[in-house]
Amino acid sequence: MNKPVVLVAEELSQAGLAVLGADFEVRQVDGADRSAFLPALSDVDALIVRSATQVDAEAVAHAPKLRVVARAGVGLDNVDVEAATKAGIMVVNAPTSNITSAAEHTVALILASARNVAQAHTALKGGEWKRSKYTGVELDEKVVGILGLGKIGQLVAQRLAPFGVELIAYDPYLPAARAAAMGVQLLSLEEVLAKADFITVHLPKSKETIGLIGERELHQVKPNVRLINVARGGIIDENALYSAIKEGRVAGAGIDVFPKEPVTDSPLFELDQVVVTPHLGASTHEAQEKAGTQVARSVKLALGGEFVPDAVNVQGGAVAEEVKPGLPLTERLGRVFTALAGEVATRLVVEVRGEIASQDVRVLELAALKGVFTDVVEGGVTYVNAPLLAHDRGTVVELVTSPESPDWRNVITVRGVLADGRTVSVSGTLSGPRQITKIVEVNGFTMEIEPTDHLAFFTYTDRPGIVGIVGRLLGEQSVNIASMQVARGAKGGKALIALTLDTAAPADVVDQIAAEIGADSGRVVDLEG
Ligand SMILES: NC(=O)C1=CN([C@@H]2O[C@H](COP(=O)(O)OP(=O)(O)OC[C@H]3O[C@@H](n4cnc5c(N)ncnc54)[C@H](O)[C@@H]3O)[C@@H](O)[C@H]2O)C=CC1
Ligand SMILES: O=C(O)C(=O)COP(=O)(O)O
Repeated sequence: MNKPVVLVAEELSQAGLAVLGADFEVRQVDGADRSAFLPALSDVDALIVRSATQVDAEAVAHAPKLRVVARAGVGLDNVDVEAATKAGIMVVNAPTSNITSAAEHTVALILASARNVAQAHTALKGGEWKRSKYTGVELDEKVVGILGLGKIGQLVAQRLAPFGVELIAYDPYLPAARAAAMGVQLLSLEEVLAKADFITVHLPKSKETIGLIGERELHQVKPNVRLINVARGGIIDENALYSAIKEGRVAGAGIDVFPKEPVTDSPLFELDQVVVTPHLGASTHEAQEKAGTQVARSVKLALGGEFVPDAVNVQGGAVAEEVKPGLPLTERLGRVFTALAGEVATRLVVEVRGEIASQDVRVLELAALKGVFTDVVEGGVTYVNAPLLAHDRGTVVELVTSPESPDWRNVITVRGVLADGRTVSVSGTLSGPRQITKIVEVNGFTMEIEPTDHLAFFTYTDRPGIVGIVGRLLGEQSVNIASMQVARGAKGGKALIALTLDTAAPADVVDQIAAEIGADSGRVVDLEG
């Protein structure tokens, strides 16, 4: 069997490659070279990138087999998560891998800016011993304003506190009490601009944050402020920063990131007050090792069909060991449901009853949806795009859990209401130490059958002779019955025959059986593939 292909589009640590091991075919390409990158996507299962590869809608369209995009780092502004989600592709990042490195680099740029380290270094190596020209400022008793008090912003705050600074921050999404517990006062953006001697940016790049610090804001700052950006280029408007420094409104800046990268000719490079690094925030051995190994593990999980805790476009969190065996069962129940319903339900309820209901079972809702849509839509259905498909088709989905399960230790039911008001349901369980899967209910009839690839169900009015007719007609077509069960409410009432078959029953035989036994409904379920 061919090994899954992992395309590594940027430098990945040896440790990361080692985690991938021999189970994958690892290919390398330069993700920044579009003419090489796009064709290289044609048959890959996984893609690993850093910040230099644009994984946009065009890239997604070039990758028909792609199942996971892994970002060996934090920022996802170079990945079109929406386009990936629509295509059923999981997106993962390594959210804590490089935050310490980014925070340390921020401190390095703050100090470098305060003490003119880079400028003095260049001058001295150029043969100039100048001391008064490079007189700097202390951090002690200064006000540091942090824009975005998330993971990196908080690490920066912790690291700066011992310098004797006052810490203030702008982050409308963080409760003020959380900030206060870290010794940081949350303020409005205007207040931070007016008060801070150093402003450091730790925001994600988004529609709201692009240009957040522009011409207007740079007129509201305290004289001699220094600005640091180790987040993303474009959050501080470069041209506005250039003018502000030129006009003496801003004393200096430490910049690691640029609107377009790589770059070698920014206007900021002309200014002696600006210290720059080429996006080095995450470039430490430690961060790269963590980023590489974390995404490699996520890729392995994703390609193994397992749940991935770092997935950013899949609902729910980590999957408990007790819940994992329920995933293939629930997916299969979803497929059986669709075969029984013959259409997409308007309302779908996934019921999880019994011991596992005490766990976080949201992933079972995803598994049910994946199954429900597998035989309905062209192209792959995954945990990623299944909720989107339900939403697009107007199916309202609900997850119901209960610790009570009278007959089985655990029961999972997929129940749906169809457009004409009919209800269809199918329930399954995992039983015994070997976790054998069984279908235990269909449309209210109880049974115990294996959820094999070929099933057939007939609902009719209970009377003698029916089993014989079904057996004869299938036999005439050489369809072997593996098992058969009859379930009924009351004698002479509604009954259901459930069959497991060795091969698929042709549609005309099913119609013939339904006609001869006067069935209310006859349904075959073929789940091969
Ligand atoms: N230079 C480098 O090498 C690196 C840069 N980064 C950049 O740093 C960014 C931040 O990383 P983390 O701290 O891990 O992210 P995070 O998600 O933990 O923190 C971001 C914070 O920004 C806040 N925020 C989001 N939108 C906002 C808005 N419109 N206005 C105000 N606050 C807003 C959030 O509430 C959150 O607290 C990443 O998105 C990435 O772009 C990350 C790692 C390395
Ligand atoms: O993780 C991030 O967001 C970074 O900015 C680091 O980018 P990189 O992996 O060094 O290209």
